[in-house]
Amino acid sequence: MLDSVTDLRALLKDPSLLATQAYVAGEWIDADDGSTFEVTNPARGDVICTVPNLGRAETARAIAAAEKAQKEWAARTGKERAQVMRKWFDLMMANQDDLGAILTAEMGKPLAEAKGEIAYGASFIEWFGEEAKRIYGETIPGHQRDKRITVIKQPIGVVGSITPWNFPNAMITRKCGPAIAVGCGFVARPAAETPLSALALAVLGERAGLPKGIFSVITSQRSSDIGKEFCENHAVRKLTFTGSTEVGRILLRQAADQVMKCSMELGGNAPFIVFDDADLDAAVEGAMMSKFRNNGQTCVCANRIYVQAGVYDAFAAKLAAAVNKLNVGDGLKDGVTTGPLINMGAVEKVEEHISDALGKGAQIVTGGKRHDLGGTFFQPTVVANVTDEMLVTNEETFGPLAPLFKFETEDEVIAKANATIFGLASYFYARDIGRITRVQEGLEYGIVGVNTGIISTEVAPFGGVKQSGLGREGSRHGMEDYLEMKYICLSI
Ligand SMILES: NC(=O)C1=CN([C@@H]2O[C@H](COP(=O)(O)OP(=O)(O)OC[C@H]3O[C@@H](n4cnc5c(N)ncnc54)[C@H](OP(=O)(O)O)[C@@H]3O)[C@@H](O)[C@H]2O)C=CC1
Ligand SMILES: O=C(O)[C@H](O)CS(=O)(=O)O
Repeated sequence: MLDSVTDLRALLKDPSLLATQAYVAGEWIDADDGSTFEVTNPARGDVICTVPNLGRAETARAIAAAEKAQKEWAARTGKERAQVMRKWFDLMMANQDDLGAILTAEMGKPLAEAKGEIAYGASFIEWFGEEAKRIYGETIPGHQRDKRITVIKQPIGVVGSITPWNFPNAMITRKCGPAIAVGCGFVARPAAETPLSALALAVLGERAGLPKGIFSVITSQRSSDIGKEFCENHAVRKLTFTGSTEVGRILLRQAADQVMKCSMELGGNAPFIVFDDADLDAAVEGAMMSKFRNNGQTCVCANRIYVQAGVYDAFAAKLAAAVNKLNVGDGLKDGVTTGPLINMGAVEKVEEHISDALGKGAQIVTGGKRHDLGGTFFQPTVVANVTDEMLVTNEETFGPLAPLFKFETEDEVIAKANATIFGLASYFYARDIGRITRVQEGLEYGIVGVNTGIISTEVAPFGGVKQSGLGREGSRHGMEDYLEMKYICLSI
């Protein structure tokens, strides 16, 4: 077995960024019971390192420290908090290469994508640090001559955060950015597959001057226990979650006992629609970006590709040609565009969707099998003649499978695109302005990409409707989820 801790540390300019202890109340700790769990490299299948396997007691200490530290942190001016967050942003960008290497090692995405995620993740720290200075209230004309009405906004308090493995840096900063900017205390529990990126964030947050307790990282395989501590501990005022709709439901049920405020960024089932008046080359480029980014492991990946009959064959041929240029391999190797899937369960889900489709009449255009590299590597795949009866129509594949559906009319495809419990991202390519207007208004999604396959940015409100979530992350709207509004009625 490769000693990939040494390998990985040898890659880093600053090996101290590869932390292997949990970060609680400003201290680097082991689990109370001394237990640990392995962090593996999905490209190599070997163990990078072990980290502590914390439980509810350690989580409760992190929450108590956050509650204590939050009061002084909130009493600082927005500018003072902004200055610390700016240092955190600057340190993330100065260490982008190392943070990218750590992210690729634990999650698998190619290094270029990992470095891109670091810049994307850092942008939330930068953006919300700036917004810290703009937490405005309002005055309202009194309803009686002797009444003066003001509205102020105050930090909600202690925030519990649970995030997935597919964006192990940016999904945390998209939450801790606004929370810490407004003056909250933040306890992060990253996915067990990818704790190292979160720990590296803590190393840099400590260097930037975040007060002890404001940002803690709970490394643990006991995800259910940590979630229950967040939901049952009366000091926690807010739960923010990114992950599957299935787990989101569990957490919402648990949070209901305290009527806890929740932000939920859940599953997707994105339609990607190509009309016959589309720029086909642009549509292929957009489909490649939307479908194969992070090897299809994002909640906003195109999950169903609808192509109007008149351009179906041409689009399918062009897409297959582009897919065949993808370079599958270890993300730490130069030139690799497509890494491994996160685990064997992900491989089996892609295989299930492909075999189900083929069994119901679909055809392979390219790919369709596990990659010769073995492990969790999979051939980027295009399948044609996909119909509504197939699993991929209603389930998120979360892998490198591009299923092509044929449609005839605008009304038909909008109805099909909306026929799902999900409503996160959607995309379409067209050039007629009347069609663009009708379709962008007709799609029941929180996000619509028009003639683009990439919609992710810190300046826009990211989030879903229906069972894709509650609330928005990013943009000035992202602050509201971490603020409480207070109405003050003064009688003079
Ligand atoms: N809307 C969005 O922005 C995003 C949505 N997703 C969705 O998430 C799914 C893929 O990510 P995946 O990680 O598999 O999703 P999961 O929902 O399985 O896991 C997400 C996080 O929740 C934790 N978790 C799992 N069960 C519980 C529980 N009972 N209580 C508390 N925490 C729990 C996991 O921990 P552990 O795994 O360590 O047990 C992980 O940290 C897809 O459906 C995808 O669409 C993913 C990313 C972004
Ligand atoms: O986890 C995800 O899939 C992200 O939310 C997608 S994005 O914000 O990076 O586009």
